[in-house]
Amino acid sequence: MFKGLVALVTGGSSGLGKATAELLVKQGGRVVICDLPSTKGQNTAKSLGENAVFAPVDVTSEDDVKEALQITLDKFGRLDALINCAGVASASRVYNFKKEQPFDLNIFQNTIQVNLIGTFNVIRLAVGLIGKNAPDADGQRGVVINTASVAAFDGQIGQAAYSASKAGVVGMTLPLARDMAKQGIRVVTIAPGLFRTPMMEQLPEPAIKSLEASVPFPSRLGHPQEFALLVQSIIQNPMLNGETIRLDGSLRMQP
Ligand SMILES: CC(=O)CC(=O)SCCNC(=O)CCNC(=O)[C@H](O)C(C)(C)COP(=O)(O)OP(=O)(O)OC[C@H]1O[C@@H](n2cnc3c(N)ncnc32)[C@H](O)[C@@H]1OP(=O)(O)O
Ligand SMILES: NC(=O)C1=CN([C@@H]2O[C@H](COP(=O)(O)OP(=O)(O)OC[C@H]3O[C@@H](n4cnc5c(N)ncnc54)[C@H](O)[C@@H]3O)[C@@H](O)[C@H]2O)C=CC1
Repeated sequence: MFKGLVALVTGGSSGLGKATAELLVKQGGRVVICDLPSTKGQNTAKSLGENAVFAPVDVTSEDDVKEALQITLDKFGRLDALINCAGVASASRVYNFKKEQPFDLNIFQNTIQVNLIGTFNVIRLAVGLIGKNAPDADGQRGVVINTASVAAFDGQIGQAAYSASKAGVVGMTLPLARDMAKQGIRVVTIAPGLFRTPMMEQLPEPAIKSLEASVPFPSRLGHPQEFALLVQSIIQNPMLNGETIRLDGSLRMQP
């Protein structure tokens, strides 16, 4: 299905990004797995064979991303799809009235830095390479897929930083799509609900159970492969552009 397609997946050594890399390779694509050097990205790439390579990347670093794009060129010669999955979660109230302690600004800044600025950083550098592709019959050169969260719309108590970072990703989706329409590069964002990944497993099991029960149908955490299926569908469908798609079993998170 994706023979010849080259994708760069950030956060590709874990959770949603890993499932995406696995599905793309299974469908005949080639994948550059970008993740922090401290992760198991190298092992993930090895397990996928010669159609995958690991690039150690902090998405907030211009140098790291440029190096990853060079690895992409050297190994596969082109780039067709960028899938941004790298992200961090944080949970803290804006003010702890018992301890008279305000939200730690470093946590707020780091969450925005990775989730929003990191996503933009990779996009602004990677689309130069995607833009070098010859357009297909439809005029398309490639696609950028971002990962926001339903917390962009219905963030819970403690999610001010996380929700702001993800709302930023939602907010830049349409202007980015408009920016690159002439080049035939689409931009689509997925806003996942609750998926069973290492990020979600940081929450205590009772919290997971209660969140699961709040999903109308299917009343469970999503499988990372179900996220990957939507990535596949977005790559395949040229009419999807400039939009954020909720993938959440109709969940609307409670406070
Ligand atoms: C990953 C995805 O993309 C998908 C998702 O979003 S999944 C959903 C994830 N959801 C979350 O992560 C939720 C995040 N929120 C939390 O974990 C918690 O609300 C929290 C840790 C931020 C706060 O929890 P908390 O129980 O209030 O703890 P803490 O802040 O230490 O407060 C301790 C006490 O001060 C009180 N308090 C603190 N700040 C308060 C405030 N602003 N107003 C009222 N009371 C407050 C608390 O009620 C609590 O009082 P008691 O001990 O008397 O009950
Ligand atoms: N699991 C869920 O229920 C949901 C997840 N999301 C979002 O989906 C994305 C993927 O999350 P999961 O797979 O669940 O989490 P995860 O924790 O399993 O994977 C996130 C990956 O991002 C990488 N990463 C973090 N900071 C980075 C940085 N500065 N540079 C490069 N890589 C970095 C981590 O090393 C990790 O491999 C995140 O953006 C998350 O916010 C959104 C909604 C729900």
